[in-house]
Amino acid sequence: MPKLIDCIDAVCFDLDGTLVDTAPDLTSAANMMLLILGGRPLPEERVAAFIGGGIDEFVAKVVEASHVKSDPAQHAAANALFRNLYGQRVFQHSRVYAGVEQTLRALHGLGRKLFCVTNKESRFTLPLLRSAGLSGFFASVLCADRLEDRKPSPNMLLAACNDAGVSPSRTLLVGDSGADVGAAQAAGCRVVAVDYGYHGGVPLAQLQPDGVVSRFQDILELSVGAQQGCHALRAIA
Ligand SMILES: O=C(O)COP(=O)(O)O
Ligand SMILES: [Mg+2]
Repeated sequence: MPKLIDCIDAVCFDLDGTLVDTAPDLTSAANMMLLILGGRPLPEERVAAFIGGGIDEFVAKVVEASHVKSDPAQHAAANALFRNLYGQRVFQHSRVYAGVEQTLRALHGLGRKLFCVTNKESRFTLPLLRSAGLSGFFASVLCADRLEDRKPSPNMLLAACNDAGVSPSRTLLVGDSGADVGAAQAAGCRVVAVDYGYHGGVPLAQLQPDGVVSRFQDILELSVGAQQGCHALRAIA
Protein backbone atom coordinates (compact mmCIF):
# COMPACT_ATOMS: atom_id res chain seq x y z
CA MET A 1 0.00 0.00 0.00
CA PRO A 2 1.47 3.41 -0.91
CA LYS A 3 2.31 5.69 1.96
CA LEU A 4 0.57 9.06 2.11
CA ILE A 5 3.94 10.75 2.46
CA ASP A 6 5.05 9.26 -0.89
CA CYS A 7 2.09 10.97 -2.57
CA ILE A 8 3.01 14.49 -1.55
CA ASP A 9 5.78 17.01 -2.21
CA ALA A 10 5.13 19.61 0.49
CA VAL A 11 3.91 19.45 4.08
CA CYS A 12 2.35 22.41 5.91
CA PHE A 13 2.20 22.29 9.69
CA ASP A 14 -0.17 24.07 11.99
CA LEU A 15 1.68 25.43 15.05
CA ASP A 16 -0.41 25.59 18.26
CA GLY A 17 -1.55 22.14 19.32
CA THR A 18 0.32 20.41 16.49
CA LEU A 19 4.04 21.29 16.75
CA VAL A 20 4.06 23.04 20.12
CA ASP A 21 1.92 22.77 23.26
CA THR A 22 1.39 26.51 23.68
CA ALA A 23 -1.47 26.24 26.19
CA PRO A 24 0.73 26.84 29.29
CA ASP A 25 1.91 30.29 28.14
CA LEU A 26 -1.43 31.25 26.58
CA THR A 27 -3.10 30.33 29.89
CA SER A 28 -0.55 32.25 31.94
CA ALA A 29 -1.07 35.40 29.80
CA ALA A 30 -4.86 34.93 29.83
CA ASN A 31 -4.96 34.60 33.62
CA MET A 32 -2.69 37.61 34.10
CA MET A 33 -5.06 39.58 31.86
CA LEU A 34 -8.09 38.35 33.86
CA LEU A 35 -6.40 39.32 37.12
CA ILE A 36 -5.89 42.87 35.81
CA LEU A 37 -9.49 43.03 34.51
CA GLY A 38 -10.90 41.68 37.77
CA GLY A 39 -12.01 38.31 36.37
CA ARG A 40 -11.70 34.77 37.71
CA PRO A 41 -8.68 32.73 36.53
CA LEU A 42 -9.41 29.73 34.32
CA PRO A 43 -7.81 26.26 34.35
CA GLU A 44 -5.50 25.36 31.47
CA GLU A 45 -7.82 22.62 30.10
CA ARG A 46 -10.59 25.21 29.73
CA VAL A 47 -8.32 27.79 28.08
CA ALA A 48 -6.83 25.18 25.71
CA ALA A 49 -10.28 24.62 24.18
CA PHE A 50 -10.29 28.28 23.04
CA ILE A 51 -7.05 28.03 21.01
CA GLY A 52 -7.14 27.74 17.23
CA GLY A 53 -9.01 30.67 15.75
CA GLY A 54 -6.46 33.42 16.36
CA ILE A 55 -6.00 35.83 19.26
CA ASP A 56 -9.10 38.04 18.92
CA GLU A 57 -11.36 34.98 19.08
CA PHE A 58 -9.28 33.50 21.92
CA VAL A 59 -9.47 36.67 24.05
CA ALA A 60 -13.23 37.00 23.46
CA LYS A 61 -13.79 33.40 24.63
CA VAL A 62 -11.54 33.81 27.68
CA VAL A 63 -13.29 37.03 28.73
CA GLU A 64 -16.71 35.45 28.25
CA ALA A 65 -15.79 32.30 30.19
CA SER A 66 -14.52 34.35 33.10
CA HIS A 67 -17.71 36.48 33.17
CA VAL A 68 -15.78 39.73 32.92
CA LYS A 69 -18.20 42.42 31.79
CA SER A 70 -16.93 44.05 28.63
CA ASP A 71 -18.18 46.59 26.11
CA PRO A 72 -16.47 47.02 22.71
CA ALA A 73 -13.94 49.55 24.10
CA GLN A 74 -12.98 47.20 26.95
CA HIS A 75 -12.75 44.43 24.44
CA ALA A 76 -10.17 46.31 22.40
CA ALA A 77 -8.25 47.08 25.61
CA ALA A 78 -8.34 43.39 26.64
CA ASN A 79 -6.98 42.40 23.22
CA ALA A 80 -4.10 44.88 23.49
CA LEU A 81 -3.37 43.84 27.09
CA PHE A 82 -3.35 40.16 26.20
CA ARG A 83 -0.99 40.69 23.25
CA ASN A 84 1.37 42.62 25.48
CA LEU A 85 1.33 39.92 28.18
CA TYR A 86 1.65 37.00 25.75
CA GLY A 87 4.51 38.71 23.91
CA GLN A 88 6.49 38.54 27.16
CA ARG A 89 6.13 34.76 27.52
CA VAL A 90 5.69 32.97 24.18
CA PHE A 91 8.04 30.10 25.04
CA GLN A 92 8.42 30.08 28.82
CA HIS A 93 6.42 26.96 29.63
CA SER A 94 5.34 25.89 26.14
CA ARG A 95 6.89 22.65 24.87
CA VAL A 96 7.58 21.06 21.49
CA TYR A 97 5.56 17.83 21.29
CA ALA A 98 7.35 14.48 21.31
CA GLY A 99 8.48 13.24 17.93
CA VAL A 100 8.30 16.63 16.18
CA GLU A 101 11.98 17.36 15.61
CA GLN A 102 12.86 13.83 14.48
CA THR A 103 9.90 13.73 12.10
CA LEU A 104 10.63 17.15 10.59
CA ARG A 105 14.24 16.04 10.10
CA ALA A 106 13.09 12.82 8.43
CA LEU A 107 10.73 14.70 6.09
CA HIS A 108 13.47 17.15 5.24
CA GLY A 109 15.77 14.23 4.47
CA LEU A 110 13.10 12.81 2.13
CA GLY A 111 13.19 16.10 0.21
CA ARG A 112 9.74 17.35 1.21
CA LYS A 113 9.29 21.12 1.36
CA LEU A 114 8.06 22.10 4.81
CA PHE A 115 5.95 25.11 5.79
CA CYS A 116 4.39 26.40 8.97
CA VAL A 117 0.85 27.76 8.42
CA THR A 118 -0.66 29.25 11.55
CA ASN A 119 -3.52 31.41 12.76
CA LYS A 120 -1.03 32.95 15.18
CA GLU A 121 0.30 36.39 14.29
CA SER A 122 3.87 36.68 13.04
CA ARG A 123 4.99 38.80 16.01
CA PHE A 124 4.43 35.77 18.28
CA THR A 125 5.04 32.96 15.79
CA LEU A 126 8.55 33.91 14.67
CA PRO A 127 10.08 34.32 18.17
CA LEU A 128 8.26 31.18 19.34
CA LEU A 129 9.62 29.04 16.48
CA ARG A 130 13.11 30.44 17.09
CA SER A 131 13.00 29.72 20.84
CA ALA A 132 11.61 26.24 20.14
CA GLY A 133 14.51 25.55 17.75
CA LEU A 134 12.14 24.81 14.86
CA SER A 135 12.64 27.81 12.52
CA GLY A 136 15.33 26.15 10.43
CA PHE A 137 13.00 23.41 9.19
CA PHE A 138 10.63 25.64 7.24
CA ALA A 139 10.98 27.04 3.72
CA SER A 140 8.59 29.72 4.92
CA VAL A 141 6.23 30.53 7.76
CA LEU A 142 2.76 31.87 6.92
CA CYS A 143 0.93 33.72 9.69
CA ALA A 144 -2.62 35.07 9.84
CA ASP A 145 -1.71 38.74 10.24
CA ARG A 146 -4.78 39.61 8.17
CA LEU A 147 -8.22 38.52 9.35
CA GLU A 148 -9.18 37.18 5.93
CA ASP A 149 -6.22 34.75 5.93
CA ARG A 150 -7.27 32.90 9.06
CA LYS A 151 -7.92 29.21 8.58
CA PRO A 152 -10.46 27.84 7.58
CA SER A 153 -9.65 30.28 4.75
CA PRO A 154 -7.48 28.40 2.24
CA ASN A 155 -5.42 31.57 1.50
CA MET A 156 -2.24 30.73 3.43
CA LEU A 157 -2.18 27.12 2.24
CA LEU A 158 -2.57 28.19 -1.38
CA ALA A 159 0.23 30.73 -0.87
CA ALA A 160 2.47 27.97 0.53
CA CYS A 161 1.70 25.73 -2.48
CA ASN A 162 2.51 28.62 -4.76
CA ASP A 163 5.80 29.32 -2.92
CA ALA A 164 6.74 25.64 -3.16
CA GLY A 165 5.66 25.39 -6.80
CA VAL A 166 3.60 22.28 -5.96
CA SER A 167 -0.02 21.51 -6.62
CA PRO A 168 -2.42 21.60 -3.64
CA SER A 169 -3.32 17.96 -4.32
CA ARG A 170 0.34 17.04 -3.59
CA THR A 171 0.43 19.12 -0.42
CA LEU A 172 -0.45 17.83 3.05
CA LEU A 173 -1.60 19.92 6.00
CA VAL A 174 -1.07 18.49 9.48
CA GLY A 175 -3.25 20.26 12.06
CA ASP A 176 -5.25 19.89 15.25
CA SER A 177 -8.48 21.82 14.65
CA GLY A 178 -11.60 21.95 12.54
CA ALA A 179 -10.21 25.16 11.01
CA ASP A 180 -7.21 23.19 9.72
CA VAL A 181 -9.33 20.46 8.17
CA GLY A 182 -11.63 23.10 6.62
CA ALA A 183 -8.74 25.11 5.17
CA ALA A 184 -7.12 22.03 3.65
CA GLN A 185 -10.38 20.80 2.15
CA ALA A 186 -11.11 24.26 0.70
CA ALA A 187 -7.61 24.41 -0.82
CA GLY A 188 -7.79 20.89 -2.27
CA CYS A 189 -4.92 19.68 -0.05
CA ARG A 190 -4.63 16.41 1.86
CA VAL A 191 -5.08 16.75 5.60
CA VAL A 192 -4.10 14.71 8.63
CA ALA A 193 -5.44 15.67 12.05
CA VAL A 194 -3.51 15.13 15.28
CA ASP A 195 -5.88 14.31 18.13
CA TYR A 196 -3.67 15.45 21.02
CA GLY A 197 -4.03 19.20 20.36
CA TYR A 198 -6.82 21.72 20.82
CA HIS A 199 -9.91 20.82 18.87
CA GLY A 200 -12.37 22.46 21.26
CA GLY A 201 -14.49 19.31 21.46
CA VAL A 202 -15.00 19.13 17.66
CA PRO A 203 -14.89 15.42 16.67
CA LEU A 204 -12.15 15.66 14.04
CA ALA A 205 -12.83 12.25 12.45
CA GLN A 206 -16.34 13.43 11.50
CA LEU A 207 -14.80 16.18 9.38
CA GLN A 208 -13.29 13.42 7.23
CA PRO A 209 -9.60 14.25 7.18
CA ASP A 210 -7.40 11.81 5.26
CA GLY A 211 -6.15 10.46 8.57
CA VAL A 212 -6.07 11.02 12.31
CA VAL A 213 -2.94 10.29 14.36
CA SER A 214 -2.26 10.36 18.09
CA ARG A 215 1.52 10.64 17.78
CA PHE A 216 3.18 13.21 15.51
CA GLN A 217 5.65 10.69 14.03
CA ASP A 218 2.77 8.50 12.81
CA ILE A 219 2.26 10.85 9.83
CA LEU A 220 5.25 9.06 8.29
CA GLU A 221 3.47 5.71 8.47
CA LEU A 222 -0.03 6.51 7.13
CA SER A 223 -0.97 4.73 3.93
CA VAL A 224 -3.50 5.87 1.32
CA GLY A 225 -5.22 2.54 0.67
CA ALA A 226 -4.53 0.00 -2.06
CA GLN A 227 -7.15 0.91 -4.65
CA GLN A 228 -7.16 4.61 -3.90
CA GLY A 229 -3.44 5.19 -4.59
CA CYS A 230 -1.81 8.59 -5.10
CA HIS A 231 -3.88 9.41 -8.18
CA ALA A 232 -7.17 9.56 -6.26
CA LEU A 233 -6.40 12.96 -4.75
CA ARG A 234 -9.06 15.61 -4.49
CA ALA A 235 -9.25 18.42 -6.99
CA ILE A 236 -9.07 22.07 -5.99
CA ALA A 237 -12.41 23.28 -4.63
O1 LIG B 1 -3.46 31.35 17.30
C1 LIG B 1 -4.25 30.40 17.40
O2 LIG B 1 -5.37 30.50 17.97
C2 LIG B 1 -3.92 29.07 16.83
O3 LIG B 1 -2.85 28.96 15.95
P1 LIG B 1 -2.68 27.62 15.07
O4 LIG B 1 -3.34 27.92 13.74
O5 LIG B 1 -1.18 27.49 14.95
O6 LIG B 1 -3.31 26.50 15.80
MG1 LIG C 1 -3.69 24.50 16.01
